Amino acid sequence: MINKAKILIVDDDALNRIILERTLSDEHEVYLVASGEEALTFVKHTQVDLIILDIMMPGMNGYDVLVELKESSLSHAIPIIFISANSSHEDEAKGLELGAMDYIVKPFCASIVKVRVRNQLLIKQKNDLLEMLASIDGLTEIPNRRYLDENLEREWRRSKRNNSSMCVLLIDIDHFKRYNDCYGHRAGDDCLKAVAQTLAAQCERGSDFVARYGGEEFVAVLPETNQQGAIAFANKLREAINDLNIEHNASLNASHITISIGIASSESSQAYTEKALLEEADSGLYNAKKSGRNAIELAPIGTCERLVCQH
Ligand SMILES: Nc1nc2c(ncn2[C@@H]2O[C@H](COP(=O)(O)OP(=O)(O)OP(=O)(O)O)[C@@H](O)[C@H]2O)c(=O)[nH]1
Repeated sequence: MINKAKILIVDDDALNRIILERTLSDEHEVYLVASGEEALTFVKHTQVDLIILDIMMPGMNGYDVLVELKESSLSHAIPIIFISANSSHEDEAKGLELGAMDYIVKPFCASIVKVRVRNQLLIKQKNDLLEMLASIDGLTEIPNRRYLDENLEREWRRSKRNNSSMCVLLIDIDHFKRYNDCYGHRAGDDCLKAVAQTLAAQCERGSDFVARYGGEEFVAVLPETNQQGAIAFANKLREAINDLNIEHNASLNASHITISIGIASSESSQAYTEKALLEEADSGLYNAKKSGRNAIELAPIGTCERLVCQH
């Protein structure tokens, strides 16, 4: 059986919420909230397929809610249909320009709302499939460099706007050239896939993700995370790879596959761009390698290099 699509209705008017729910609940799973602020909280913990968003609401208006939704990697791909008593062409154009997929004027006709919702869900299904195919690394089946570039930039902008801390981890398999040389390229590929899948499986929060950066390097992006949280996550990654216990007799630091990790936190960083933050993580990684591998290092702050963990 095909799952019902999840639709979030955001409207401060209780009667509108009830009418829209009645219109859509026979075909879809419908959730109701009465403000933009509630909608932003809701999408952080519940995945929805489409949002019907009122524009004029006390507190945040619909335009501001849309901008915020588009900034987050959790919600940027959710199609949004504005529903508003504003019937001017300027309002409609503004809504569509901001990224809404459709604009319905109140009072609305229930059967037209149904069809418009159905159309947007169909488009989303196809877009999701294309997006998935274009964002997944063929070998490891985790998000690829393209996904990383897009989402790292988005999360960086969001963290600046919300004044929240974010962290990036640059992760590299230790002595992987020696692994390829010892066990062969095909075994190397299998190892890369196992490591990638294990790293990605450690992400419990919906907004965290691990992507393949290139070769045997991976990046973890941790939005709304401080340095301490990132260190804890990095240790979890390192332990998970140690626990995989993939034999690596050619390694110079262990008898199994290990990883080294550099951490950069926007809290303590001098970086003005997300790329600079990643470069800082690279300095941390360099130091982790230098300190013996299977290690985690914070990006150096000035000349101060801080050892966090080494085995
Ligand atoms: N099998 C396989 N190997 C890859 C792939 N991408 C990169 N590599 C190999 O990964 C190795 C990376 O080697 P180096 O950059 O020298 O690093 P390393 O041997 O891991 O040494 P350290 O990083 O200093 O611990 C190279 O031999 C690459 O050929 C891939 O998709 N499959």
